[in-house]
Amino acid sequence: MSGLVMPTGTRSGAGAGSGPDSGPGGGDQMIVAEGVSKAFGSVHALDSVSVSARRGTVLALLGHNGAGKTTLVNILTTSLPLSSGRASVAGYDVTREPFEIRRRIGLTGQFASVDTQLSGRDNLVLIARLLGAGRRAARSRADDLLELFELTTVADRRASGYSGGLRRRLDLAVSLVGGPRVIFLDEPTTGLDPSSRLKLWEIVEGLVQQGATVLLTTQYLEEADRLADSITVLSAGKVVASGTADELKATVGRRTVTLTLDGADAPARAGAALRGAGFAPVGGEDGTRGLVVPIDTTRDIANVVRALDRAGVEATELTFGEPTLDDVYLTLAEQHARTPA
Ligand SMILES: Nc1ncnc2c1ncn2[C@@H]1O[C@H](COP(=O)(O)OP(=O)(O)OP(=O)(O)O)[C@@H](O)[C@H]1O
Repeated sequence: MSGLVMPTGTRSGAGAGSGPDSGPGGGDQMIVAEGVSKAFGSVHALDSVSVSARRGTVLALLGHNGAGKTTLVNILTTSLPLSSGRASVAGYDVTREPFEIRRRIGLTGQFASVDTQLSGRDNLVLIARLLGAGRRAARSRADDLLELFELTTVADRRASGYSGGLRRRLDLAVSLVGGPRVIFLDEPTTGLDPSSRLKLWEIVEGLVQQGATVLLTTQYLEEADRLADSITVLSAGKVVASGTADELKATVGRRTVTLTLDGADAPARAGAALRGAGFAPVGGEDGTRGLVVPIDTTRDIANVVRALDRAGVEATELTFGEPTLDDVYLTLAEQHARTPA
């Protein structure tokens, strides 16, 4: 969605426009958690978790069910007290200044918060009125958001008749009525079809271009890869990795060259030649004609080709593969499962 414009606050002195937007000494950090722990009885939902996000960036929290993502979102959005550690949003402390935070954030949870008995338009007008906008200003705000989220054609239909994708869009629009600078999206695209997911990603990208800071929780690696400036991987309440998508891939995943070979004895000859050149090719057993060669740098591609050439083996196909976040995730999950608590 191009040309997406961040709505401004509905109340004078409230919403995104006022306040420090970053804490004393907080610089550009809009979201900070330092050593945050949360226990529910004997369940340690979060164990000394630290994350941060600068203004105008997207931080993705990645993790399986039960990893602690929603708990951290609930603490940062002040609906749940932390057990220990400290956290701030837009420069305000979650424990001491929850009301300042609530005026400055938007939250879209896993369960849509729209009133399905009302139309999309009436949902938006209602929230704007609750935030203090006059009747005309509320209608105008609703119109703007309906247009921005491409909901105009369904605006006067009851939300109960909306598809999942439309409802998520309305939910996000509702959370933006007050013009928040920090937006929390808890698994925003879970259960959506690919085109609805893409549409939502475009909306988020538009918001960030306008200066919003977004914390996104997701189980989809592709989503984190596409949207996030930095990614924190949570597993069983602990941070198991953090960095940019590229950094995470470089830490864990390996690049590969995949070869399809011509001739019955080619895999064995190629395998021997590659091992002689210091590589550790995988495959080629049981008569299969494909070999996967892990490599470290793109320069190694030439070394693989030279080794094949020396062995007189021809590859009918050669493809280069970068590690994906899936590789990272699987490796981390494996490592974590092996590490005793
Ligand atoms: N109110 C609660 N009472 C007791 N245990 C809870 C409560 N809320 C969360 N938990 C537990 O804390 C852990 C983390 O849950 P959380 O919902 O934060 O995970 P999540 O990563 O968001 O998972 P999901 O993707 O399923 O929402 C889980 O073991 C969960 O059962």
